[in-house]
Amino acid sequence: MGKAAVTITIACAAATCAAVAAAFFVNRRLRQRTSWKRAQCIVDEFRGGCSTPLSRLRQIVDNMVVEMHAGLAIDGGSKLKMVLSYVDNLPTGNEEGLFYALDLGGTNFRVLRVQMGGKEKRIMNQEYKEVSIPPKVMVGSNEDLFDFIATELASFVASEGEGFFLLPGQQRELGFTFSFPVKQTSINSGTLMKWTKGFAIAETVGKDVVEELQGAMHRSNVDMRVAALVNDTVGTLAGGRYEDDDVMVAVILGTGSNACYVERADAIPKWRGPLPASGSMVINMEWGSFTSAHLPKTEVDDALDADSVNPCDQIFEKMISGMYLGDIVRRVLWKLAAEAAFFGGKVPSRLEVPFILRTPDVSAIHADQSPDLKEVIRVLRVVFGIQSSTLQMRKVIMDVCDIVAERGARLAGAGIVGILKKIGRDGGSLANNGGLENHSYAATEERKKTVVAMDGGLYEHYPKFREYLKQSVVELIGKEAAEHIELRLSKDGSGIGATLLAASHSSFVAEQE
Ligand SMILES: Nc1ncnc2c1ncn2[C@@H]1O[C@H](COP(=O)(O)OP(=O)(O)O)[C@@H](O)[C@H]1O
Ligand SMILES: O=P(O)(O)OC[C@H]1O[C@@H](O)[C@H](O)[C@@H](O)[C@@H]1O
Repeated sequence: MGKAAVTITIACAAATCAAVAAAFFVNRRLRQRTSWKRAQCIVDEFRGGCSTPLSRLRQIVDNMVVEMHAGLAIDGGSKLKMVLSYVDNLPTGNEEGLFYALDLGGTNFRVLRVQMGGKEKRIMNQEYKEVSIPPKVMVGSNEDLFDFIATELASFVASEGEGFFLLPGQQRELGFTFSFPVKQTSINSGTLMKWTKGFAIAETVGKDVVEELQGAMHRSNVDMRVAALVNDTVGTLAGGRYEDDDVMVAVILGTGSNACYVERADAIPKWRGPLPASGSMVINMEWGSFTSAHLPKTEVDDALDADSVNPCDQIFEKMISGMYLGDIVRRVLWKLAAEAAFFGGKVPSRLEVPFILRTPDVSAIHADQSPDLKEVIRVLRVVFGIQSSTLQMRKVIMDVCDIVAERGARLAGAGIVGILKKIGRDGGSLANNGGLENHSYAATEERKKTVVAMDGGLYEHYPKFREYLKQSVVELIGKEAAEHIELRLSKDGSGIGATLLAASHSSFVAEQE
């Protein structure tokens, strides 16, 4: 081939390469530009699906009240279990002596002891130890779970030191806080209805968890009587009431979520026993299983539910509690990566790992005020191994965290207002939301203060979540009524509460001086 021809060939080849390269980059830019459009569409669609306008929250409040009535009418009358706690006497402050508690939650397990000195001295001394629950214990055998608990208790009792003493004639007794749905059969017995959160030990379902614990304590040579079996919400209520008689409701927003409240005994049709002297009974709602057609549930929630250990169950809990908020955010990021090439053409593999993104990471991102969103950079790198991102991408990620947290918080707020409405403490007779309850305020009655004892690591450690929750309560009941409602952090109230309920249901009666 002549020199000229070779030159022309090379030039054509170069031109072709340039054209192909240009086409590639144009196409990539197009893909990226198309990706941004697709990404925005995914986020907008998710935001719309999660929206909680006041009108929708009001419908959820009314649904919650209806379900509460249905659950109190008959067992199985509602998805809300409305469990009778058999706690008809809350701590008085006169409790005396040394009492222990075990607090089994969804993530942590605590053992504690409290020395109580009666009305004058109240809580004289307390000590606790917290251990994380190994994931394998959550899905292992029934015996291994209770032996794990009893072994920890045995070593804790062995470390009992100065400042803790039994009163003459007193035997060591224990309050057992069990943060799962239990059909209570007495103050210190009850059978596990089902597991929730990350627990899945089939052989425990239907068993009396106090019997299981006493058996394990025997195997670990722990000589102690279980005086009270309580849900952690009930423990939190008792702990709160010990400090303040205005405490009427307790809400946990931790790994899971739940609520309990003080109900009038004559407003519990399914209660067949003698009316308690106190005239009231604490009801453990097990509100995590609440459902309503008005819940803003999205396909992301459906996918999370389908992949969970308890599909089609605990739908409300899966939209609001700490175990799940992080994974909801992950799933949206995964969708962005897969459908909008958000992190480039390849989907980062760790985006597909369930629960790899935890709610503490979400709240850290959400709290980030730095101009270049450093927390997002950190979480992308540490959690997902994603080394590069643009500020625009990080703002989208922050937006997704905000959408998920705001929805969860506002739904929890609606749940709380539902309880307040049920017990006539939402200012209903004076607010503009009609629908008076059977014990709403008479217009002239001095409006009582109502304290809602709040606990759980999500509520305690996520300020923006708390803000959204409190704001939704004000929107729902109005500023004036909200002045009479206090959401008070009652940190680790369930443990103290369990010791107090053990004391108030103790077989030991202090010898009169
Ligand atoms: N910094 C944080 N920000 C947001 N959520 C948090 C934070 N720390 C803990 N959490 C949430 O709180 C949950 C633990 O709640 P906690 O009440 O301490 O234990 P448990 O659920 O076992 O009773 C964790 O699973 C997590 O979802
Ligand atoms: O304290 P945790 O582990 O977050 O538990 C909160 C709630 O979690 C729910 O899953 C349980 O059914 C409730 O009984 C419990 O109160």
